[in-house]
Amino acid sequence: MSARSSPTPALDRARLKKFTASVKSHVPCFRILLLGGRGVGKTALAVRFLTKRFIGDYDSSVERMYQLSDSSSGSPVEYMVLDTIDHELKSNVDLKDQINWADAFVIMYSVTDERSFCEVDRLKFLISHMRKGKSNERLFFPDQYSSANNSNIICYLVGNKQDIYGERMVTPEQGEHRCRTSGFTAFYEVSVRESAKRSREIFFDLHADWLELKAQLDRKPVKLGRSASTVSSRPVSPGTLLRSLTFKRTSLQQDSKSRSPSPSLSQLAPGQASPCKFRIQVHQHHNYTAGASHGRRRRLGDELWTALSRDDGEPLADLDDDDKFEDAIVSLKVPVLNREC
Ligand SMILES: Nc1nc2c(ncn2[C@@H]2O[C@H](COP(=O)(O)OP(=O)(O)OP(=O)(O)O)[C@@H](O)[C@H]2O)c(=O)[nH]1
Repeated sequence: MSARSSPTPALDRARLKKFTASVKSHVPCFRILLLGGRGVGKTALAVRFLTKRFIGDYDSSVERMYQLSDSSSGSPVEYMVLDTIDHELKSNVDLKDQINWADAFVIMYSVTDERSFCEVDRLKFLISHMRKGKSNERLFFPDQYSSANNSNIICYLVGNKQDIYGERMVTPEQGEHRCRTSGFTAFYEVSVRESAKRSREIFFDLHADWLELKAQLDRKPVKLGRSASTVSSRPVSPGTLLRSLTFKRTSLQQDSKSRSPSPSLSQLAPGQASPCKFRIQVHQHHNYTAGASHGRRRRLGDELWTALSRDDGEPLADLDDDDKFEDAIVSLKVPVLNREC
């Protein structure tokens, strides 16, 4: 892994192009734009990602491009993280160029600063607005990756300063709610000061989400993760995902060696109720789990949970153990009621 950072007073279109051109052409480049109110911890997050360290005091008068070469996911990628200054201090043209430059976005707020939380919606709106239908204005990326709608924008909402207990003004529930209602891709609450791992996970997850989106748009197979094999890149809805899972019928008394052959979901008759427990395994080769971090596996769990709920909201599955999502293989025990589940 190699890292470097370059300060510059204003990263306008020309400078962005120069930076992008400086990356070796054979290394895929992943461009992230960090946005958020003043003092929320943008620089701290970028520095954490780059150096794993938390310094404490950062120069907020310059925009800085952070670059990190990483191969931990199996193939090399050059992360370019643009840490912006307060967007009210710069021209709309510069902001628009930066938004069009980026592949993915992180909008930050501080849980101790309600104003920064209010700012989040405005920034999200700006991104959606400036990217919408403007494919020919993308600076460095082919048109098909332009954002015709929110689902084509990878944008994380990140609440920071979780460690400051006494001064909290925004709850995690408010953050989650904002994530859902404002069309963010994911929500994280972190303390950049306390956890390098959680802070860095944001960037790796962002990249994995970006690869997934790119693969969906390309309709080409994509290789993901250290141990991943080539996977289908078609958009995977929770329902499709569920149907593609391998069901392993397990009796709780049986040990793993004496398990009966795995029936697929389609082998069950419609409406057939089964009192058996089924263990669903989402194998490593599935793009949802390949190299996935805790945050992504949790989201997979949420999606599965939704898919496993009936229309009337009654769950079909009992989540066996929430901690299972820590594992590389996600496991749920499900009583299969019919093939529609
Ligand atoms: N307690 C605590 N302080 C933090 C955390 N992250 C950042 N800070 C502090 O918050 C202050 C602002 O952090 P910066 O990283 O400069 O924030 P910024 O968003 O880049 O600020 P501007 O560039 O001015 O917009 C610094 O004093 C950091 O030490 C955190 O997780 N917990």
